[in-house]
Amino acid sequence: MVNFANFREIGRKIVCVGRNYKDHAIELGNAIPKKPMIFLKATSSYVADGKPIVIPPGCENLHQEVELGVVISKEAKNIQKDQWQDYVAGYVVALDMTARDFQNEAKKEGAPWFLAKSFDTSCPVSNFIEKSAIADPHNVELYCVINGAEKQRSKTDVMIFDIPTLLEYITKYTTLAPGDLLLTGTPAGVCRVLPGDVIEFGITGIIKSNVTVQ
Ligand SMILES: CC(=O)CC(=O)C(=O)O
Ligand SMILES: [Mg+2]
Repeated sequence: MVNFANFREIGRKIVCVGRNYKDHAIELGNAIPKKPMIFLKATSSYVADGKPIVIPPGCENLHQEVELGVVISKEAKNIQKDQWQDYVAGYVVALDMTARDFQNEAKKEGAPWFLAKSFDTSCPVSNFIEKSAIADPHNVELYCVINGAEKQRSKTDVMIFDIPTLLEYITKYTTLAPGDLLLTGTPAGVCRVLPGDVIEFGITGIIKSNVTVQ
């Protein structure tokens, strides 16, 4: 019996979706995607419990991105949309920490986003949320508050690509494994974080978590 509360130790990859909220694509001047835009974070990005986010060397514009995460329950390849629920063990709320200056430089050069997205501590996550605690993951509210000031708040019903569509698309190309995490993209309100900031992130009425920036 797999204990999914330990998904960080079990999973092999963190698959992320970019530009999945129209308002966020617009705030960064990006086109609205016609198909899911996928990238990877290494599992070494997870922040250990009680530890801070460490700004990567040379980064001068680190952003937070609050996102709904889906923890995968079993090996998943070529999932059909109507079977998606069978592959969900539960959920988390996460921060897809992004070195925006590194990302902008990479975009200009047509280079990979790896260092912008996958530096150590770039993925703080909440505790595991049992699947039964979220009746419909497309009908929850994500939020992020920094030093008491609200920065992000959005319902997940405005995601461009819903979870069944994402799982069908991703598993055409790559096999997901138990404990893998799918991050479903961020809504508008990303901003620069600084040393000493306290970031609270959560799903209204379901879970909250916090992390500091060192
Ligand atoms: C522009 C981005 O960093 C894409 C991303 O991660 C997102 O959530 O959107
Ligand atoms: Mg993101």
